[in-house]
Amino acid sequence: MPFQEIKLNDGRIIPQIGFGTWKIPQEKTQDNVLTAIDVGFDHIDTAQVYGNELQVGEALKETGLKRSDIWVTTKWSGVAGTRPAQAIKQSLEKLGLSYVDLYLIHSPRLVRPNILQGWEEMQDIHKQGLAKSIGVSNFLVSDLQELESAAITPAMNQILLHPYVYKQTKPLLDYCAQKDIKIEAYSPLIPLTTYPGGPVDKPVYAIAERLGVAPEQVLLAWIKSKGAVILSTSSKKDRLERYIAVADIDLTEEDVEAIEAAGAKGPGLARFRKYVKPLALGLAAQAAVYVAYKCLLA
Ligand SMILES: NC(=O)C1=CN([C@@H]2O[C@H](COP(=O)(O)OP(=O)(O)OC[C@H]3O[C@@H](n4cnc5c(N)ncnc54)[C@H](O)[C@@H]3O)[C@@H](O)[C@H]2O)C=CC1
Ligand SMILES: O=CCc1c[nH]c2ccccc12
Repeated sequence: MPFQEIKLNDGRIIPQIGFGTWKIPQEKTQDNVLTAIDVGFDHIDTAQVYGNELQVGEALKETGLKRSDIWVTTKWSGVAGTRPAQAIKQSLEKLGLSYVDLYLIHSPRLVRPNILQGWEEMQDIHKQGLAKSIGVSNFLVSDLQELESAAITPAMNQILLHPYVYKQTKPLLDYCAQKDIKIEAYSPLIPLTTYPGGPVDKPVYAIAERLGVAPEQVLLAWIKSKGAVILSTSSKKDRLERYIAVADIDLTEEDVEAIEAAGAKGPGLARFRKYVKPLALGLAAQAAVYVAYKCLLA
């Protein structure tokens, strides 16, 4: 099955595979984005904190693509204490755009404990037309529940998704499906990049051999089977071509089940999740404020 047209809850259609720009140095970003577009990507994912929006913008300008032919996502990451209203204007200026397709709160840490208040700032950005769609990233079910009374339901939750975290993430996936919040899967290749030799390798390599494809394509095809948007990256053109070719790779139900059974034997979320839990420093700071407050009262 080719990549699906994924329809968001606001009616807009997002391309199912996107080129991610995290950790790409500024001096390489323009070239890498141009290569990605050259091989067929029409969706670029960046963030305020990646520090390369200017170079993404330069690449977009160089392609001469019509604005409606490319999907651009960026994220409010709270850099230098900015709030969304200020951050989106800075991002648009750097990207050389009048709007982004999707604007995300990069982490729930940025808005806890007043999640709804933070989300209302995103709704204002949507109202002004600076972001056509708005969503969140790294949100847990408990974070999303805080938004159930919001005027706009997030269109997207961009999360860590690969076979080693699938089982524990399933309740979040089910909650999002029920609320029509679509999923973008980041770091889908972790079984190859960070945990090679783990239990998922066996089915992934066996399926890859049977289908005559590369193991990374099997992992991306597994994400595709979940109906999620795939976010991946590479500086190598041949790898990017393989990612795009996942459009033509379909796993059987048995393949999908074998990957998930192996994934459940792996290390799980505690090993891989980074951007969700409160910061240790944040908690320490909160404790210090509490102690100081009690001392003042004493
Ligand atoms: N919202 C968030 O908090 C986060 C968002 N992201 C977004 O998702 C994008 C993709 O995330 P990544 O972790 O970079 O994705 P990923 O898990 O797809 O890893 C990409 C890396 O895998 C390498 N690779 C490909 N095939 C391989 C193979 N056979 N063996 C070994 N290595 C192989 C590539 O060269 C590249 O360096 C990011 O660029 C960013 O845009 C990523 C992390 C967090
Ligand atoms: O998006 C990739 C990971 C990342 C890097 N810096 C931050 C800040 C807040 C959330 C996620 C991330």
